[in-house]
Amino acid sequence: MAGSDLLRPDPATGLAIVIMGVSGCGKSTVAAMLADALGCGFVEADDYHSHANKEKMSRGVPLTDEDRLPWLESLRDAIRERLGRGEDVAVSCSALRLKYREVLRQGDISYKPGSYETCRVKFVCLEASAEVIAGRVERRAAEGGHFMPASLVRSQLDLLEIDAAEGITVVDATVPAHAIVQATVAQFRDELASTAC
Ligand SMILES: Nc1ncnc2c1ncn2[C@@H]1O[C@H](COP(=O)(O)OP(=O)(O)OP(=O)(O)O)[C@@H](O)[C@H]1O
Ligand SMILES: O=C(O)[C@H](O)[C@@H](O)[C@H](O)[C@H](O)CO
Repeated sequence: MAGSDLLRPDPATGLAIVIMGVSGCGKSTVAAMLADALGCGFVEADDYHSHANKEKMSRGVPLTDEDRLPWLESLRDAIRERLGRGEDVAVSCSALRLKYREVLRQGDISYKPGSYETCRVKFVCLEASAEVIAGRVERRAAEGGHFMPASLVRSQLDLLEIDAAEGITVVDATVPAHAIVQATVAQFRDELASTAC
């Protein structure tokens, strides 16, 4: 093996890239485009919520940590399955708190708590002002296309926490989605199993 190859992580092991942030920041839009660009699977966290969780949110009641745990565990398992096959996967999930992300990081069976850099589950956080987010969620709710009411945006913003030690890339959510995808692919290119880009 050439010296430079020794420095590169094994690309055959796959990478999970979780596009995270509050409701309406653009996670689903960006993660779906990222999956397309990489030619890999897409896990949409909203599809993994129980009926009870969705019903609760649609009544304007924020989920509790207890409500979220089984949901996060099912997402962890979905990530684990794909990484276990050596595939990349793009995930759209709010992942607002460090302890939620720690559940998702366990999708990498080798993950040791706190070893963020070597973990095969990476996070990119989309960030925008409360006004931009509220505008997007209101517009979407008015069009009747989504269960998440604008009244829950405040609770989402209040819960969002990132520990600087995690090294999470925070991206301006108001730039065009394709540019966010391009920058994300460039950031993780050396660690991806995908050769599509
Ligand atoms: N980069 C962007 N620039 C402008 N508008 C965007 C961008 N990304 C997404 N949007 C728009 O913002 C709205 C919310 O996007 P999206 O549904 O992807 O967000 P989300 O974070 O997945 O929301 P939720 O978590 O509530 O499902 C949509 O109407 C979408 O078209
Ligand atoms: O943790 C949460 O409160 C939920 O995941 C929400 O963030 C919604 O799922 C999503 O944002 C709406 O689509």
